[in-house]
Amino acid sequence: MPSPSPSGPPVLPISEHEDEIVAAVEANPVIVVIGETGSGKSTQLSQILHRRGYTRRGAIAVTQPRRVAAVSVSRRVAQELGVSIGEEVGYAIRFEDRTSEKTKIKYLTDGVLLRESLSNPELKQYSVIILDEAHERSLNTDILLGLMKRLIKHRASDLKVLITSATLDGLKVSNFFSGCPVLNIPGTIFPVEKFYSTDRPTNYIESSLRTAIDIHVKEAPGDVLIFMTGKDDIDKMVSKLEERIQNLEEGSCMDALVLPLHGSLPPEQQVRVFSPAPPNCRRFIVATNVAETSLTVDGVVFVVDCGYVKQRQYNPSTGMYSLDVVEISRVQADQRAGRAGRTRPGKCYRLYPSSIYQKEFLEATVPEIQRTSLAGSVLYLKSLNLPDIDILKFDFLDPPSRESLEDALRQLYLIDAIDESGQITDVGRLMAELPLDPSLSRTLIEANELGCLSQALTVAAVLSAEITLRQTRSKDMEGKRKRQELPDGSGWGDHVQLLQIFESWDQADYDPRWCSDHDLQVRGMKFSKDVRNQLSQIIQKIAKVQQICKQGEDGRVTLSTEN
Ligand SMILES: Nc1ncnc2c1ncn2[C@@H]1O[C@H](COP(=O)(O)OP(=O)(O)OP(=O)(O)O)[C@@H](O)[C@H]1O
Repeated sequence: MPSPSPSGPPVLPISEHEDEIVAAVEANPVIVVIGETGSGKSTQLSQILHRRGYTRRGAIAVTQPRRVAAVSVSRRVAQELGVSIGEEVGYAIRFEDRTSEKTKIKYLTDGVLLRESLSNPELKQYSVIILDEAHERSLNTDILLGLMKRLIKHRASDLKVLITSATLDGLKVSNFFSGCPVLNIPGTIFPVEKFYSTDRPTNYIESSLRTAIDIHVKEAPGDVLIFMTGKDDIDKMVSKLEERIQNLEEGSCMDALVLPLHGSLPPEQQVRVFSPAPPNCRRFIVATNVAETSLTVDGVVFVVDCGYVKQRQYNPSTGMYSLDVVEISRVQADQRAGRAGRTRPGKCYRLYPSSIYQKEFLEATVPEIQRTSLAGSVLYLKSLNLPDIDILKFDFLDPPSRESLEDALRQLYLIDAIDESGQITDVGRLMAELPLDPSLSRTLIEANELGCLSQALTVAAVLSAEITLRQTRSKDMEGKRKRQELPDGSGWGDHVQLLQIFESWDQADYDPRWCSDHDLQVRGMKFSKDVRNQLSQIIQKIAKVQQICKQGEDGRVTLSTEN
């Protein structure tokens, strides 16, 4: 239980060990900090080091594997310090930078930090780098671990690296960093009671639905966080849950609000879940694993965990991805439970028997590096120009298979990013600067050659904004009818259809009403437009630097790769 504080919120376990943490940081270039979920790692470590003067020589970077976590944790820290976001505390995620010259504590996705190291390989702007949620073993965090190992050799005297997690194998990371200290911070904040099903349900959506309704009918006030595997499940769950709540006897329960939370919602819609619930209303937040780590949604008392996750798996021998629904690991189950019990005691309903949790779930999630295409990462490492880097021998915490590294090299060769000897080409360098998947970057370069860069930018923006143009849940039949009349790609497939729809919106002067009239999500469309503008600016910036930009009379940018 948290210790009482004279006034205000409880003192978190991390804060109670402030002196011990600072002493370890002072004496070592790298430390691993393991503390329970909710103990204060994400929000307090940066503040402690800021208070103790570590921001005099540079800022503190705290990486998060997920965008929504970078945004929400930075907002919380800004609030605790009484500053506005973008001042002393800020965040940077792909396509959005809310930092300024004044920023001392910067939350950023691990991908953004990798990108920053392209222009500043020594990351001199930072005096402390905290790799948070390292247990997620995202590809980018794994690469950062390898880079940090190199960096501390060059910056042993002026850089501190902290690797934090609730559930990471601390010893393994410590061994990777030549036996650096591991601080185990004891103490949880509020207890979370766990309930298991007697059997594995045949239909986990139906079973989650029943559990949610049971909570609503029988339990005291408190929001419910329901984990589903992906957007389709979430959409189904949201509409069924709304329907069943409506069918409950009037006056038998408090009001309810059902909110989706997944990666393809625009950021501003994702953070809606952090606004307080209306009075006398229970919120049901139906989420994918984006809500699994780092997030504190104030008000969440109950967690419903279906025990599954949708996972992308790359097969290097076919060059194809499959998206499979698989069982979560014990680490993931514990993270999910850890979303309750953060601001008061909580309950977690696990829709699987405890024997399955103990005996069938893997202990930890398979690192992303072992199940994804490595083309983007290999291109990134090549573009760093580190003299002694042999990609096949790069120091990874868990090395990927030789097959996937060779596959990445082959992919990069096919798109001219590297030459026969494995050296990065000029085109490859250009591609590495774009915050896109290598194949999309290559598409833009090729489109430029073919004189259709503007159109390709639109398609790249809609794809990388990860916005789907699927039907909304609106009941507006006229909108649905109008939507049927939108261009259908003229037989050229989804990408051309995306482009045609976007161009129709352009002709309507980007009027938001045009989107709602056509049953398209206004926020998603607007976000794609912002992303398009940003990509266009990045291209202009790169092109200017390389003096290869040609601006047409219509003001549209074209890029030439010829010097
Ligand atoms: N937005 C918020 N609203 C209310 N309380 C919050 C908020 N964010 C954090 N807290 C409080 O601060 C505590 C510490 O949160 P923090 O994210 O730092 O923990 P953590 O150790 O990083 O957890 P995890 O391992 O789950 O990421 C929470 O348990 C909660 O009590």
